[in-house]
Amino acid sequence: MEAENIITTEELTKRFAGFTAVDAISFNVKKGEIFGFLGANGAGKTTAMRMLCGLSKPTSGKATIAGADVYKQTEQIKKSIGYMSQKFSLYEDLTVKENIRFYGGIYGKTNAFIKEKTAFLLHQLNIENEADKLVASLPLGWKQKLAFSVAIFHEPQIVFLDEPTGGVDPVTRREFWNLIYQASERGITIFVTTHYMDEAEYCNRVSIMVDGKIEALDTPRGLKETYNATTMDDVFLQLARKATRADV
Ligand SMILES: Nc1ncnc2c1ncn2[C@@H]1O[C@H](COP(=O)(O)OP(=O)(O)OP(=O)(O)O)[C@@H](O)[C@H]1O
Repeated sequence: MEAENIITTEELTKRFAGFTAVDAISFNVKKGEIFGFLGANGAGKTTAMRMLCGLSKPTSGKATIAGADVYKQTEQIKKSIGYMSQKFSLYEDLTVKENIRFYGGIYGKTNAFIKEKTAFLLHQLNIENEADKLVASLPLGWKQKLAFSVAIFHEPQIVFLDEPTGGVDPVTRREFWNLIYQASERGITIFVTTHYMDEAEYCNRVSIMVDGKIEALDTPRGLKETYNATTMDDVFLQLARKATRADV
């Protein structure tokens, strides 16, 4: 049996003062998928993702998450999703433990749940010794892993990650992806934007946006076959070259 769709979009569009940032995109993401959302700078990824999270209202079109309308059933949506933005939302002047507790509180979790989950997280991230340190003092890679962990603290059905691994070395990025796989194995659907093509290879399916439209969507292997390419880098370059707008 084919997995059910956890995200559906129909002609989802966002215009800013006459400029169409996201242009009638229609696609589905299956439950449990690791879905890569690629595109050159300015292609419209963040704008599309913000609409999917309910943070930005579309000009037209429709999106559902786990069957709920993103703009009409907002309470249900909040419980179903986690979000980690590029400028992730940890509080630098709070400790690691305080940050975890804060996010647990936002999602209305009980003290017992927060306590147990905090211990699990600190152990999983191997930062037990840093629990009482200010987040500001942590290396970027650790902050990213912590931000991801708090984004899925409430065990959402889906987590949106906007360039979660920017600016860190390949080993740290690989460690981050291990966390992604662990979350995916627990049944959390992953929706991730990245500029790193090795990360695109780790995804089950990848879409590539060009000038606000979804130009291609398939498995990494399928994309390489279609574009007669040996690497995702090559696929990406072939498509990104078509772009007429650039935001660099
Ligand atoms: N609030 C806004 N007002 C006007 N234009 C905007 C706004 N937000 C985004 N844009 C424009 O919409 C286009 C798409 O931007 P978006 O940030 O979604 O791209 P992106 O694919 O996420 O790029 P990047 O990889 O650089 O993050 C860009 O040209 C951007 O300048």
